[in-house]
Amino acid sequence: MSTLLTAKNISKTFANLHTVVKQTNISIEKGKIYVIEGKSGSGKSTLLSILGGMESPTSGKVMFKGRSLYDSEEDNQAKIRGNSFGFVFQSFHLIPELTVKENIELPLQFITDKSRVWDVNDLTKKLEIKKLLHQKPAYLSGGEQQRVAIARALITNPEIIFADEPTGNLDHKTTSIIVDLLSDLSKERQNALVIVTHERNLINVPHTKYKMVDGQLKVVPSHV
Ligand SMILES: Nc1ncnc2c1ncn2[C@@H]1O[C@H](COP(=O)(O)OP(=O)(O)OP(=O)(O)O)[C@@H](O)[C@H]1O
Repeated sequence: MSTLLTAKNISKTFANLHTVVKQTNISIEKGKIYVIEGKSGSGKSTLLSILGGMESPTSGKVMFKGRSLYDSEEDNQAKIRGNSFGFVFQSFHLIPELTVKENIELPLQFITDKSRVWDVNDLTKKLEIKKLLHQKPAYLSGGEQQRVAIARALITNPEIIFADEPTGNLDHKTTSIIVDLLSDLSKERQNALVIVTHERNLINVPHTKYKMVDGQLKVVPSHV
């Protein structure tokens, strides 16, 4: 067992004094899958942003491989994000002016260790989007755009992939294809995967399940 990231007693209170994440603890282990379910507004995205180095907590600590994520220089934080984290969002966040290949390869400019990266041809073959490499995102279906976003998140072979409602804009069938691809590919490279979703029973492979209830994270016993 190898712990990558630990959050200890993290809370987040916004300027309007609304406490959205309350005294939360979670550990992310190499190669494991975590699903955080919860109603809209329960604080899931805020928690994911804190774990992913994008939003500092009001109190508590986030440690990545023994180093504090938020006490380090902004530069180091960006380096950790670029080298070790990958992100998938509900609305894909692809750049319309760039081709599929250029979108996928964007994160490569932010990494210092290029020895671990996926080969773009190999990765896009696995995701069945290789024939789309020279297209612009606007010509792709929602499911295809999300495969491109997954390729962009995986290309650096990050140690942790954070996915915020990755299937929120997709139909039921496409959702299960996308979730299977995400979990199969992370398993292949032993990446940890943290998925936030409002959908119940999103995933059929072994995982640790949490439920976010009004800013508090509760473990849900899972038999999958
Ligand atoms: N920057 C901010 N300033 C003030 N309040 C915020 C800010 N960001 C989020 N919130 C509030 O925090 C609460 C939790 O938001 P969050 O997006 O984390 O929930 P969520 O569970 O991910 O919801 P959804 O599933 O709808 O995305 C909401 O009430 C939201 O309005």
